[in-house]
Amino acid sequence: MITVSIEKMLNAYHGQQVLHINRQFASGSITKIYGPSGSGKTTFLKLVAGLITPEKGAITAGTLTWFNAEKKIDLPVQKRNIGFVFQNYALFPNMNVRQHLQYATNDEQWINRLLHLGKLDTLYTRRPNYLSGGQQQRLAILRALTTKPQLLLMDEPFSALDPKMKTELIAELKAILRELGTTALIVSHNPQELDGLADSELVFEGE
Ligand SMILES: Nc1ncnc2c1ncn2[C@@H]1O[C@H](COP(=O)(O)OP(=O)(O)OP(=O)(O)O)[C@@H](O)[C@H]1O
Repeated sequence: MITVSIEKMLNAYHGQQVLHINRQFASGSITKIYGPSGSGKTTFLKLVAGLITPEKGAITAGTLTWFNAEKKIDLPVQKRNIGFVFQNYALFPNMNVRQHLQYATNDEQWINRLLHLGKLDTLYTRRPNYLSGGQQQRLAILRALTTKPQLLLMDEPFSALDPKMKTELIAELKAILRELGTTALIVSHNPQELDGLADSELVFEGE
């Protein structure tokens, strides 16, 4: 169970706005997150990851405290056992596909399975510049899974994929997340695209 009870002041265009989140995410659950642009979805993922610090509250993962404002606990992102798929993919320009995955694990069998999942098995020597937008996006998803994370945070992870690729990837991703027992939070502009994947939702309200 991941428990998030936090407050963060957002620097919104029309002055300040407070983001309040009080929510529990069951282990292995997949939650879709949607709401208007600027409502704080990306910021929420970064708060949970430890890339932005909340002003108040606490975040716990099972019995482990990731963040507690009063107790001044703030585990760095590397200690939170998370995978993150950023909107801009954040790939390494000098690394090829396989090296992206080897960077985080030396389990070659797992790497091969991931390459198969993302249909990148034949492209493993390519660097990001020689991959299409959809291939880059698939690589970002595979990289986030290399450490078999307890929590997977994904920001618009399927936006560059064609409908067929999206449907296939979602089906295989669901099986892998279940196998790993990974909890996932997925931001999407189009909540319908997560039908069949997500089992709960978190809706952000606009200003
Ligand atoms: N580190 C930060 N501290 C305070 N406010 C921030 C920080 N980062 C972003 N914000 C503010 O949070 C607000 C929400 O931005 P955010 O990117 O989270 O929205 P979003 O819901 O993901 O939007 P979109 O759907 O367009 O990606 C913006 O007004 C932004 O200025």
